[in-house]
Order: sequence, then structure tokens, then C-alpha cells
Amino acid sequence: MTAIEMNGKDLSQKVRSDIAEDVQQLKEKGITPHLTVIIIGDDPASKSYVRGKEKACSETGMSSDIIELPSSTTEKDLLTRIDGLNKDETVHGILVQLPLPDHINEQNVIESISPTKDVDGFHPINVGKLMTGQSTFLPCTPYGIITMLNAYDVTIEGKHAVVLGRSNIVGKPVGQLLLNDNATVTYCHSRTKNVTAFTQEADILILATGRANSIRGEHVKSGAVVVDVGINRMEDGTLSGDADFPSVAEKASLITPVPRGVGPMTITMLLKNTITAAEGLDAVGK
Ligand SMILES: Nc1nc2c(c(=O)[nH]1)N[C@@H](CN(C=O)c1ccc(C(=O)N[C@@H](CCC(=O)O)C(=O)O)cc1)CN2
Repeated sequence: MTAIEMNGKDLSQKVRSDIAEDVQQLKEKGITPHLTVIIIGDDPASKSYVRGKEKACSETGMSSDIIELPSSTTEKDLLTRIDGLNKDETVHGILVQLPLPDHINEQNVIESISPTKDVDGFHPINVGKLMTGQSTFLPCTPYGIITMLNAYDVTIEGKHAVVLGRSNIVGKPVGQLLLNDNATVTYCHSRTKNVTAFTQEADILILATGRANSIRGEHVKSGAVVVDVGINRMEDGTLSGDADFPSVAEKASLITPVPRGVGPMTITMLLKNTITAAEGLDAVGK
């Protein structure tokens, strides 16, 4: 079997053109969705993702602003700024780009963002809603993965989904979303024994460990759907996923490439969450 590529760049373009229409409708009601992104420090990858968010906002007609802070910023200063944004009625969505410098406690920052403006879906109230199947802001990468699976007509119900990785941003929430859609979900992590026994049983395999080229064709069941969330920068400057693409693509029925797979969908779903925030989804955060 040779896999079909699930192209997140092309799908993003389609979803973003629908989003542009939603923005237009909101503008006709006098609302311009506004996203504020805070970035701390000089990490080149983070800077590039933030620029991508700004560009995507402007292309869909949303407004945005970027607050760039030095890596010496204290946690107290950051929390004070977030407090101001929580109170600012012109700001619908707030996102603090991760990772943060070591001296800032990530959880304190996440919990300081109003759940009604938490377009990352990381606040414990929104995580709790996701776990209990209530509508809320979904974390952008997992939301993008489910959107891709739906767009490519992948049946989730009744399938065995295996998630490699248990991060709060990707692994845990994507498993929860698959469970909410009635998959049987197995999480594998650094302490799992005989990971291959699980990957070989997966109908849907989510790779989110950040270990470049670590999953090869022999680890994958024939016909599996493989979603590669890894973005690994190689020494020669290229990007690689967690899958060894050629050998896994030989076995899988569908696979996301890296780049142009899951990555672009992350920013697209952020736009979608910002629209939801601007519309004021009543249930969120209450
Ligand atoms: N507050 C948040 N921080 C981070 C998140 C997040 O969802 N919220 N996710 C990642 C980074 N990220 C968005 O912030 C992101 C990662 C990758 C891409 C992307 O489009 N990747 C491209 C490749 C780009 C490249 O060349 O580097 C692709 O895969 O095609 C977009 C957004 C961590 N931080």
C-alpha cells in the first residue's frame, strides 16, 4: 500500500477562506475579532510561529497585535499584562507563545488567562470541559488533527487510536478528542514497555514524541492512518517528522507529511478559536 498524503497546507487554505467569510459577517455586526499574542525572548522558531499567526490573522481580515517582551521579563510583569488584556473588551483572544523562559511558571501563566479568551484551550477550566465532552476552545494542534481526519473521511468511531506522547499540548488532548469521537485510545510514553506491540495494532497512529524518524514501516499496521506531529530540525537545516516518511508511507493508507501536514492546521484552528471567542460562545468559561 502507498499512502495518500493529508496536506495540511491545502486544507488550511480552504478552512481559512471559510474563516474569512465568518470574519466578514462579524464585521458587519460591528465586531472585528482581535487576537493578542505575547512572546517572551528570542527563540527563532517561536518568532516564526508568531509571525505566521499575525499573517494568518491579517489574511482573514482579523486584527492582531504582538507583544514582544525580553527574556528578562518577570512572571509578575507578565501576569500584570495578562490581567490588563483580560479586562480589555477589544481583545477577544489571548495567546502566550510557549515555551516560556525557565524562570516563568507556565501553569501560573496559563491559569491567569481568562477562560473566555483562552484561544489555546490550555486553561484547566477548558481542559475540564474537553474531558467532559462540553463545547469549549480546543487546543489548536489536536483540533487541527481531528479537522484533518474528518476532511479526509477517516472513521474514528470504533477504531483503535494509539497516541505516542503525553504532553498537555498535543498527546493528552488529542487522545481525549479521539475518545470523545468513540475511538478506543491507548497512550504510549517514555515508560511504556514494548511500544511496537501497540503501534502495530493501531488503526490511527498519532506520533507526538519529537523523536525524528523513530517510527519506521515495520512499526505500522498495513492500511493505518498516520498523523505525524513531530517537527524536528535536522543538522542540515531540513525538518523531519517522527516517522521515517518513505517506509511508513509504504505501509499506511493516509499520512501527514512534515512540513505541510499538521503544523499549518495549528494556526488555522487558532483563527477558528478566535472567531469563537469574538462570537462570545456563552458556555465557555462559565
Ligand atoms: N501557545 C502555544 N505555543 C505553542 C503551540 C501552541 O499551539 N500554542 N504550538 C507549537 C508551535 N506552533 C504554534 O504556536 C506551531 C508549530 C508549527 C507550525 C507550522 O506551521 N509548521 C510548519 C513548519 C514550519 C517551519 O518551517 O518551522 C509545518 O509543519 O509545515 C505552526 C505553529 C509550540 N508552541
